[in-house]
Amino acid sequence: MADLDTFIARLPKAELHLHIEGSLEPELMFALAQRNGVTIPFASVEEVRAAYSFTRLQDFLDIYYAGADVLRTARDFHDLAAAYFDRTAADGVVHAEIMFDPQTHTARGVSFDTVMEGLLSAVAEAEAKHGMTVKLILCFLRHLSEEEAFATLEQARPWLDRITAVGLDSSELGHPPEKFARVFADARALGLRLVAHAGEEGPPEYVHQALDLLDVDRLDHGNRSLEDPVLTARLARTGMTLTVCPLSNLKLCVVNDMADHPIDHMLRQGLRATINSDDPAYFGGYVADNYRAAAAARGLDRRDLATLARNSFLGSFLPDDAVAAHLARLDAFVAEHG
Ligand SMILES: Nc1ncnc2[nH]cnc12
Ligand SMILES: [Zn+2]
Repeated sequence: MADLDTFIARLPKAELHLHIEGSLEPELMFALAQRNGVTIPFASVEEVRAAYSFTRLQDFLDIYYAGADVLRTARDFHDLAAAYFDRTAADGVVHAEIMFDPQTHTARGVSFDTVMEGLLSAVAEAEAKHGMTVKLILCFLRHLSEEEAFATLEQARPWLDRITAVGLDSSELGHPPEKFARVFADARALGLRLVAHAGEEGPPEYVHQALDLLDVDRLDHGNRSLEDPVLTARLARTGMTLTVCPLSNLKLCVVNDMADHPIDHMLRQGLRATINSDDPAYFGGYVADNYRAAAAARGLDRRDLATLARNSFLGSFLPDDAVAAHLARLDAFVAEHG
């Protein structure tokens, strides 16, 4: 396999940082708006894409929450997730751990159960059609209150056997992890795994809090950890997985240029970094596009790319035997094509 693009597309990998609402392509946004009789503030698909120019996280979040308004029925959530699974299977994704934001929907009168029914029917279909495995991560919106997060965890109770983890997303600055320490402790007591966005825009102190006060199993983004050498050494020593999202980082100005992206430094410092797409419909690419962009800008070779894929399985919430089976298949792929 001479061609690096094909190597990347076929490299078996897991995606660990994907917001399903962020996979809403403008074409589907228009189709769902029409199906549900919802008015959206855009006249055309081109106009939607032209609006995707952000200077910081909040610019994006405003548009992302507005776009999610077209999602009303279980069928809508099914169609959204099915489109993502089809697209990502073509990128070599054999396991996906996808996040969803129930509060974005319950605030509009769409029930928690509607969201779950739609997502789970698409998961069952993808597992049968693509042979992939999928886990769900319920994210709390950090700009909302602790009380609202507790209420959301309560709504999740009937579905806990289908939810693997809770996460923390939305506007990071001004909403430190400590705000959710008690709800995360309750989630842990319910048997859920824990992840949190930290160090995307927020300072290294927020990463410390995610580790010390939330006791997360995995860090989403984590880029700004690199500003703190002691923290970086701790993340490396403890084998903490970082779900890094290069195209997102570029679009949201976490880095000014892909040439400045720290993905290779992360690997060289022994961090268990992974590559993910975050919100692919908004940031210009799915997971393989993210591998390609990082490889081109930072000179990653096949070994580095295989390490990133390896880290994606090691950092997943799959049981040990399933991780071992994925690593064996990855090793066989690299032995043949590396
Ligand atoms: N990159 C991101 N950071 C915080 N919240 C998000 N919600 C969706 N994408 C997000
Ligand atoms: Zn994210």
